[in-house]
Amino acid sequence: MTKELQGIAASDGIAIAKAYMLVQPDLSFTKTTVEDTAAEAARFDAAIEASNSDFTLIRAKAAESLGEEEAQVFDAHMMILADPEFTGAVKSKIEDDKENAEQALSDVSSMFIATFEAMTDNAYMQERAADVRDVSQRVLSHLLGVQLPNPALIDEEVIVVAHDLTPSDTAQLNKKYVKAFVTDIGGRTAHSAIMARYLEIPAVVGTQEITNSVKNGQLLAVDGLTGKVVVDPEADEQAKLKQEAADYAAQKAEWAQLKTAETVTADGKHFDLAANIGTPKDLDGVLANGAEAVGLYRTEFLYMDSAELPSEEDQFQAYKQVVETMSPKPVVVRTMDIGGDKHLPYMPLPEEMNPFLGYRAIRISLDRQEIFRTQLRALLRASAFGKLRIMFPMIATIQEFEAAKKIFTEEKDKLVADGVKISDDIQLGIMIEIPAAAVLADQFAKHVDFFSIGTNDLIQYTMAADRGNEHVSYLYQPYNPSILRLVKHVIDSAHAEGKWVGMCGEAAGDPIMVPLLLGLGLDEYSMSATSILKVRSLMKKLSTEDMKKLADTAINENISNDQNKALVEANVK
Ligand SMILES: C=C(OP(=O)(O)O)C(=O)O
Ligand SMILES: [Mg+2]
Repeated sequence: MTKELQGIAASDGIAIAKAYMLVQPDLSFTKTTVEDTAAEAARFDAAIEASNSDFTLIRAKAAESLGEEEAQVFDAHMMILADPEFTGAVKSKIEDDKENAEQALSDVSSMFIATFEAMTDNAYMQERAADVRDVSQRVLSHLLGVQLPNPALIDEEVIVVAHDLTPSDTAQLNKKYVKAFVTDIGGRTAHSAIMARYLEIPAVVGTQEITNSVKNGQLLAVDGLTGKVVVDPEADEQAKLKQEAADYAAQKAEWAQLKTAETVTADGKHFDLAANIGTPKDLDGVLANGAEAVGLYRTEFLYMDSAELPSEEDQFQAYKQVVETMSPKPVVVRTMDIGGDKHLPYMPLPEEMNPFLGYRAIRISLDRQEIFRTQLRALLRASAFGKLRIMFPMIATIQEFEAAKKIFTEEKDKLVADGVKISDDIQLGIMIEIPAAAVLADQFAKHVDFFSIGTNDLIQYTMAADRGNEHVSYLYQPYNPSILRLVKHVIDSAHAEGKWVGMCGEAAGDPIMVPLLLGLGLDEYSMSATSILKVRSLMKKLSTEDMKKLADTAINENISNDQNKALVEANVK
């Protein structure tokens, strides 16, 4: 039966395909005593065997679709399955304690995980804890006869349905087959939604109940432009959506003509439209959409895509590729922003009540300096190949910026002393995404070379509304005068010191926000590559003088997000 759900439109585009449920099955079991321990051990062996076949297949598929390097993650998994210390310990428990295989496996893997996690001075061993957890889940699923989802094995066109998708789940999706995704929870600026835009696949998040509304294999239609999802659409509904998809494709073709054009307003002012990227692989999209710079390279994805901390050399290669490909256009690389909703399996972080207010980004970098110094050295070496700018995420105080700058200068001086070629023109800036930094922008502006406003976080911290929580998404208000006033203060403060200001939060590519930002005097707009041509086309129609008046009304007369949205809609056609 047809059912319609309304979620939050998270990534443009329309898709119709079968649902693929990426839902963790129930792996609970009860502890029992077994008499025939030999038969129980044989049942365990069979589960090991079956898990091994799974990993062999997954590894081969991953090598094919994601590359050999990504596939190597699964070698560690297979080594654990083949390790007699691990399997032997489980069998001894079955034999000696007469425990069922499920219980014996769970006891042994908990012990291994605890041992590895305790080795805080050995990062390599700590990383193995996550592998053991993964492997034992898979073996357990075979013991219980339930199937784990295997997104890497998808080989037909599907729409992925999940309660939530972590950024690393999203990174595993193969764009060739995954035509869209839909989740129960999340907001437009959650990282899974941002990843969908990198991948250029339609997405709807925050539907609240999609996982309860659709079964594996049922037909789904997803409209990432409006947030509508239809389960089992009727023929006429399908035809309507196909027409909308065709209209959208035609609109995109029209925008594509602006690919090599400059971004100029109706009154002849030029602005830079830059792209946000997560990996060098995203450069294709950047070039295809005619970006004038990279305004945000989220380097944490390099750390998340790897089985261990990426080496200086690996990082250097990635940064060099981006800087060199874009040269002479500038590239703003942001140092690692791990924490919040972005985790590294090999770097266990403390459990936190409020991860978004916790140990995150520059706070980790200043604390674990060996990681930070490695990243800065890789960046410094890459600077010789183009126009590099570096920015630090989640800066709250001027002392944090000065501490980061001091470490940067120390690493720079060492490399220079070693005769390594580096650029002598690297701008150092900060993300403005914490209200404290926005309020103090006039003081910060004397210390930094530039600002880039991260509205995704700035809005959540200013409104105290989690960016990924659909229950408070009504408070996630980009056009609220409070946000616009902060943005204005940041821009005016930078300009007073002769510094430039960009914005790399999702608001920079939002057609309602762009006219207001133009009026406030923002210099650089950095967005998902897929939004660039749409915004370029919009800017051509706007006059900066008119937008100044609009922004003035938005900040000084209007009192709400909705009023400001209506103001732009009434004045910008
Ligand atoms: C660009 C931003 O950073 P991220 O989305 O990676 O937190 C932001 O907060 O606006
Ligand atoms: Mg942020």
